[in-house]
Amino acid sequence: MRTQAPAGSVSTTRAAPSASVAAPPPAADGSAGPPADGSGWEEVAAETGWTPADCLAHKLSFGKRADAKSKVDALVAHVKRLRSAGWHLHEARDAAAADAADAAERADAEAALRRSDRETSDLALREVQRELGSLAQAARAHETQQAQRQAEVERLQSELSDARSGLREAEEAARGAAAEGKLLREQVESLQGQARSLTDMQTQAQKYNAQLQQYNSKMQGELQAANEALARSQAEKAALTEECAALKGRLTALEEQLAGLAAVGSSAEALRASALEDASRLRGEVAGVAAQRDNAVAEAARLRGELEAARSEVDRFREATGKDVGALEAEKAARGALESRTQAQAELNSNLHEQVILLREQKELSESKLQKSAAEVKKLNAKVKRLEKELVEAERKVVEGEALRKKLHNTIQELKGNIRVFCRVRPPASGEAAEAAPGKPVVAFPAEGDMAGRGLELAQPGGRGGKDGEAHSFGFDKVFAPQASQGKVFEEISQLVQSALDGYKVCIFAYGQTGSGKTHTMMGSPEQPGMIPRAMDQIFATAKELEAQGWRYEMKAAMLEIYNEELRDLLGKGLLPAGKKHAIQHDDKGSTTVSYCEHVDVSTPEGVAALLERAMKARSVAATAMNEQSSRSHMVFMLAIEGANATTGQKARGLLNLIDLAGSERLSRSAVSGERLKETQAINKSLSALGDVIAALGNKEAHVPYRNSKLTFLLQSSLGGASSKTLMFVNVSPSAESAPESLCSLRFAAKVNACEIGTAKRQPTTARQ
Ligand SMILES: Nc1ncnc2c1ncn2[C@@H]1O[C@H](COP(=O)(O)OP(=O)(O)OP(=O)(O)O)[C@@H](O)[C@H]1O
Repeated sequence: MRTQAPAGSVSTTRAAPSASVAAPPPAADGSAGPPADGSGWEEVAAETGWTPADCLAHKLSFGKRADAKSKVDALVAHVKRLRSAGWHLHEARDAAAADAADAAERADAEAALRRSDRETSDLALREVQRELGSLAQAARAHETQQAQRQAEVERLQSELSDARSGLREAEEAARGAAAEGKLLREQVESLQGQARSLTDMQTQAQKYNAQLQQYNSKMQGELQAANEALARSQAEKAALTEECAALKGRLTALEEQLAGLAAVGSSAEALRASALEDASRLRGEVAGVAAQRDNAVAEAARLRGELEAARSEVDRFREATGKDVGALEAEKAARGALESRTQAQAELNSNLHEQVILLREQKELSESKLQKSAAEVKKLNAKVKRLEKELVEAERKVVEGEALRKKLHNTIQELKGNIRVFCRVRPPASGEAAEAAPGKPVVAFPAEGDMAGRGLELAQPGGRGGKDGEAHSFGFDKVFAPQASQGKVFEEISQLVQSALDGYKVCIFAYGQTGSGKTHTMMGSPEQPGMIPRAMDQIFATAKELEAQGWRYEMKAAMLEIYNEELRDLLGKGLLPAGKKHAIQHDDKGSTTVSYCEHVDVSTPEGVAALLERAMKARSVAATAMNEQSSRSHMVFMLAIEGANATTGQKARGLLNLIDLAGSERLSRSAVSGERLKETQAINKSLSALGDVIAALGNKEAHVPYRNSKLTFLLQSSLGGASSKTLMFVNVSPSAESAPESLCSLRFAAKVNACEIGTAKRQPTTARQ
């Protein structure tokens, strides 16, 4: 079936058998049936090569010399031919009538069948809606559950990170304590070494001291004995010297007495004899005294010798010790100093001992702290392990939840159908008339009932080809009234956008006449961003969220414009060689490439925004009679998404195509000529081809005419493929002036909406083999 381009309403009329076609006149022989002489039309046609029309148009003419018979013969032959033609037409009419009756019957039967199909599909639809409701409920419950799980994961993660930082702190404290302990141990060891060497030194000093004291006391004893012996010898010497002097005085006195006596004479002889006796006695006494004196001298000499010996002993001792008394004093002083040093050393020792004890205590404290920290670390390690286990479990649950979410999400999407049509009506521009008749808006929306939010009524203003205020009703998957914000509209397509991350090929088109709001819907403005920037924000945000579950995405963007059936790369930096054109190629795996087309790696919404800005600048904008800013080309934004999950080994390859189609106005309205005429024809051809492709897919035709336009050929793998999903926005202007165009747009969209293209199936691949 070929679908016509939207060019007004298409009415099909079934030809009823005409009752006014009369039977041919009776034959010359009066019979009412066809000629019995075998001159049926086939023979006449074989003979003359005429059609019945030729026969009816044939005029008889006779030559001037023709006789009556030949005229009669010619007349009879003509009448026969006319009769044959008459019967032939009669039979043809009967056959046509019979065919028409059959067709009517078949149509009735088909209508009955369709009615019953419709009822069945209504039932199925209700069932699906019920199922959808319960799935949506399940999805909501699941989303709540998942949010709880996510919160739990976040709580666990924060607990884990707390525990980790606690662990890190404890480890650091433990490391600090261990280092401190080590330092203290080293200090203790060095102090203990010092203490040991000091103790050794002290012991040696004490020993030496004791030896010195011993030697000192011995020397002092010896010195005292020598001093006493010396004093005794000196006293004896003094006594002897005194006795000697007394004896000398007596001797002198005696010698004086003797001399006196000698002088006194003979008588004195006796006296002399007695004196001699006395003298010899005295001499004996003197000899005794001399002997005594000699003894005393000998004794003195002996004592002197002893003294000398004692002195030499002292000298020897001095030599032996190198010390004299002064030295001994010095030694004593040194000993005192040594003692005080020993004392100080002992004090230092005891201080050190105290320090050692303190350090030991500190060491014990550090060790107990270390032990406590180790126990704490052990506990924290156990907690970390438990939390890690819980985290792994929670992450597993999240991954499972995500898989379930995807399944539910895509089931819902599949149930909703893989081609959907949303209608969006823009607000009237200032000064724009939006009433079909007084008090009757051109576009009205049913506020309640089945069609609320899904239906729209378009009223044609009078004098524009329709009856005054004649209304046409349409129903779509969703209808957005003028007040619907960009955010509200995006809410409805966000799940479809999400599918691209899940590995689907998604196409979102904006269709409508020039100025109906396509670019506003797709691109929007910085204040009111449209579907493309919002889709990018969502894709990047979701890709980031999915990183936690092991997904890593790579995205490449391309932007193309199709103008007059020629491709232009809006991001191209002059890659296209002169004289060459961009060529579209599809491979067996469903990948599409465009030669010399730039694909830019994107990783942030800001990066995409910069690309969009670059592309918009490059986009061809040509003025038409209707809108000076009217874009006369299709703009195709393509985002190729490749995702891989290192945890589960899954891979997903999605493609998001966002297309701002060129305006769909009719030739008569845009009043164009020349270059503009060519543009309009190209636009209409490609839009018509898009409708044809969707219709062929909907009718499951063996041949889908993708090649009829660059647009459909470019999007071939994303339209109607096993893993594709399509959404079409039909943008409508509310103006009275645009009402006929709006009707065309809505009829085209209604036709698209009637198509159901299979069931999209994602084709995730498993990478691990
Ligand atoms: N939903 C809306 N809300 C507010 N303003 C809108 C809306 N839709 C469209 N407009 C405004 O209407 C005007 C025409 O819209 P837009 O340029 O998007 O139309 P278009 O269909 O893309 O036209 P063209 O085919 O010429 O590109 C613009 O000024 C736009 O800002």
